Amino acid sequence: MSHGWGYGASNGPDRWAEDYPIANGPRQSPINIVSKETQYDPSLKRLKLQYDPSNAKGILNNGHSFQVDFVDDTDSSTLTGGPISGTYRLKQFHFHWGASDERGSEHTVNGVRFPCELHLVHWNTKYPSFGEAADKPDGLAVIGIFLKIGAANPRLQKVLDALDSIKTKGKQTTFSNFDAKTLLPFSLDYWTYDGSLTTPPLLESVTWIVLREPISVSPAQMAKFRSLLFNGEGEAACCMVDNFRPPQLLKGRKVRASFK
Ligand SMILES: NS(=O)(=O)c1ccc2c(c1)[C@H]1CCC[C@H]1[C@@H](c1ccccc1Cl)N2
Ligand SMILES: [Zn+2]
Repeated sequence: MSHGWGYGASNGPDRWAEDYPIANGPRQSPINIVSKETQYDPSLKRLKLQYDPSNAKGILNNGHSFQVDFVDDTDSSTLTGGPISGTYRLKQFHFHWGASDERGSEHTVNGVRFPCELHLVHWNTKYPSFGEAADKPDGLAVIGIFLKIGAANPRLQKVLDALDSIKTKGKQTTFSNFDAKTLLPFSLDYWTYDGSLTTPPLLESVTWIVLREPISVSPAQMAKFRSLLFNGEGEAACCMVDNFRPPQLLKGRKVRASFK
């Protein structure tokens, strides 16, 4: 690709392998989860999420999505239990969504696509930093949560209200006192498998934890996501939509379920 990666015809997922050959690697994400082919694993623990709202730092339009960043210099916002061992710290969360409601998620379930998918990104504290963890096979753990069209979700509103001030690539603003736990659904039942970042550098360092229960989002709230722009200020406007990678080959991987 002559210019940076993206989601367009000239720099989208089908061309990422030109600059990131790992795109054709053995543990790429996302995947289609075929529920009948997953295996219940009674040894899987319950997810334990302990997030400190005061760790929320800022919200940024990174030109691919928007992310809410957290202070991660102590163990005050952590993920433990589930399929992982040790302690992983919350680094950021971000979303992927479609131009219309019939697409947008990265993972799919029995071929079903959701309009949006939330990713909560954590890194393994056995490594000194996110950057050090990002390319290790057990470096990252990402919780994926599907968003399904329904009633407006009040838990999303504070995030969506901040989008007006980060419309274009590179814009950021402070975002404080936010409890990311409020974004979780009631049930923490999950599927888990070994995978990768779903955007370049596509590093095969992610233990994926995909929650079975979606959270709700209203059509008006989806319109807020779609009001963002991929481009920088003063550049030709390009709506930030369809920023998702399609499902990748399983290549023999097993998907385990924490529930029967
Ligand atoms: N969709 S996802 O959940 O699989 C996901 C999770 C974390 C990160 C990414 C994608 C990508 C997104 C932009 C940068 C890159 C990565 C990163 C950030 C800064 C420095 C290095 C790296 Cl690798 N962070
Ligand atoms: Zn993501």
